[in-house]
Formats: sequence, structure tokens, C-alpha cells
Amino acid sequence: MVNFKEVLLVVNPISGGISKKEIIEKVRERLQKLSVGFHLYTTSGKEDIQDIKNLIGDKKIDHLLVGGGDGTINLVADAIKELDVSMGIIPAGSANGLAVNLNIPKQLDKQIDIALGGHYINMDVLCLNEIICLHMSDLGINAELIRNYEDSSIRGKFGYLLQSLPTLIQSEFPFHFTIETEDFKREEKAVLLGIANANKYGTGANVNPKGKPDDGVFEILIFKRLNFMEIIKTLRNEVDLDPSVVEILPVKSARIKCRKPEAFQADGEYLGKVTDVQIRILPQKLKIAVPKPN
Ligand SMILES: Nc1ncnc2c1ncn2[C@@H]1O[C@H](COP(=O)(O)OP(=O)(O)OP(=O)(O)O)[C@@H](O)[C@H]1O
Repeated sequence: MVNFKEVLLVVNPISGGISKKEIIEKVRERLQKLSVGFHLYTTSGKEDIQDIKNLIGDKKIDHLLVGGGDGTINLVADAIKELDVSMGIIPAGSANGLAVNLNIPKQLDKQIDIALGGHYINMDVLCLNEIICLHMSDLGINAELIRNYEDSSIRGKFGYLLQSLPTLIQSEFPFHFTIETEDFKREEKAVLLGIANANKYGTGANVNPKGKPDDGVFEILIFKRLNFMEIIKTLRNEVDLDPSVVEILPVKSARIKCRKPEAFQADGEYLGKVTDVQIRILPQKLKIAVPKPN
């Protein structure tokens, strides 16, 4: 038994460079079997948030499914963050960082089981200068890497790797910034300043092992230097990172001011260079389907 009546499937036709036909047909079939209404919205890249909100109202949608990458998921999250509707994800992007964090499996049938399965968490939503972030944002070297990757013609993990060396050579790290929260003000320098709602990057690196996406708190990660052994530890999901390499500060709101403009990314999307990031959290605003707990 499912506890919703009208489902809207939002698909991004260009994400991940793959056809969404199989996703659409399988979801349609499954909902028909469950006697649940099926509605489809294909993103255009323009006015999608407003169009989705209008459809939710017009068709009385009570659950959404997203077939796309992190950018498409964030767009839907933005549309529903103040509404009493839930969502499930069918990862279909070039980057699927949220799916990695929520342990969504690779097989489409299992993804649909989970997206319609009735097990949820109420995720916190981060707003960074009013831009939605669900898993991981940062300033500094990783954002520079993403910018160079977006500009390059070689895609996939190999393209990402290929960009690492020139980015590391050209980057002027560390950079200086201040962090101001309700409890403290600190001046710091870092090679990478992470803002984490979840544990991992889409690559699987577990940089925030103790973070929880539904606890009303996010973490600021100050990477003081690049250390090969610590990077390996994050890839192995080890929980004790060396505090002289990365310091982790759990907070509920923060403002970050950089001395010079720094590269900035949220959930894998490059957002330009910034000097000022205002971060607020919308606690437990997003009801999102996850695998059944063991
Ligand atoms: N019909 C469309 N045509 C062009 N762009 C679109 C269309 N629909 C959505 N978009 C854009 O797709 C982006 C989101 O893509 P998403 O992150 O889900 O997939 P992706 O394959 O991981 O993309 P990327 O490689 O850019 O991260 C948004 O910037 C959105 O504006």
C-alpha cells in the first residue's frame, strides 16, 4: 500500500547524456499496477521551478519522482521545500552525489522500489546565498577543479582526473577567510573550505564521516593542507580524519567572507567566484525516500 494518489515524474532530457525512455515507461507501468495517477514533466532549463509548482497545485500531486542528476534534484527540492509533498530519486545524471549519500543502488527496478517504497528521511536543506544545496558545497580547489572540468571537452571521471594536475599547479592556495556563526568568529586559511549537509562527494570520498543530513546541523570543513594519506582515508570511509589536516565544525548558520574572490560550487555545479557566502539551514524540510533501514 502506498500513501499517495498522484505522482509527478520530473525528467531532465539532457542529464547524463542518456535517454529517459526506460525510466518513464517503468515508472508508468509500476504506478498503473498500484492504481496511482501518473503525470510527467520534462524540464526545459527555463522556469522549471514555477512550472513544477503549478503542476503540483493543478494535479493535486502528493509525491514526486526525479529522473535526473543533482541539478535536477535540487530544482525539484527548491520547488517543494515549503510544500507538504514527498519525493524519490532515480539517479540519471553525470553526477549523482545525493544518490551516493543516500545509498541508492544502481539498478533501475530497485531505484523505483525505493522511490515508491514509503521509507523516508526528513532532510535538511541548505541555502547558500539562497541557492539550494543538499549534499556538499565548497570554496577553493575542488570548485576550481569543477570549473575546469566543465570547460573541458573530456567528460567522466577520467576528464576530472585529467584536470586535477593543471588545477593544482595554477591554484593560489591556501586562501584566507573569516567564519562568523552565532557562537564564534574565526580567521582561517585553507586549501578547501567545505560546507557539508551529508557525508560524501559524488566520487565517494567520505569527508564528513559524522555528519547527518537530517539533524538540523551542517558542518564546515577546513582543509588546512592537502595530504595524500587523509585523502585515501576519506575514500575508505574511515571516520577519524587527522584534525591537523581537516577541522570539522558543526554549526546551524554561518557567514563566510573571503579576502579575495574564490571559486565556489554547490552539489557539483560551479557557481563562479565569490567573496561572501551566507548559509542558512531549513531543518528537515525535504521528505525524501531512502532504502529500508537494515
Ligand atoms: N531541456 C533542457 N535543455 C537544456 N538544459 C536543461 C534542460 N532541462 C534541464 N536543463 C539543465 O540541466 C541542468 C541540470 O542537470 P543535472 O545536474 O541534473 O544533470 P547532469 O547530467 O549531472 O548535468 P551536469 O553534467 O551539468 O552536472 C540544469 O542546469 C538545468 O537548467
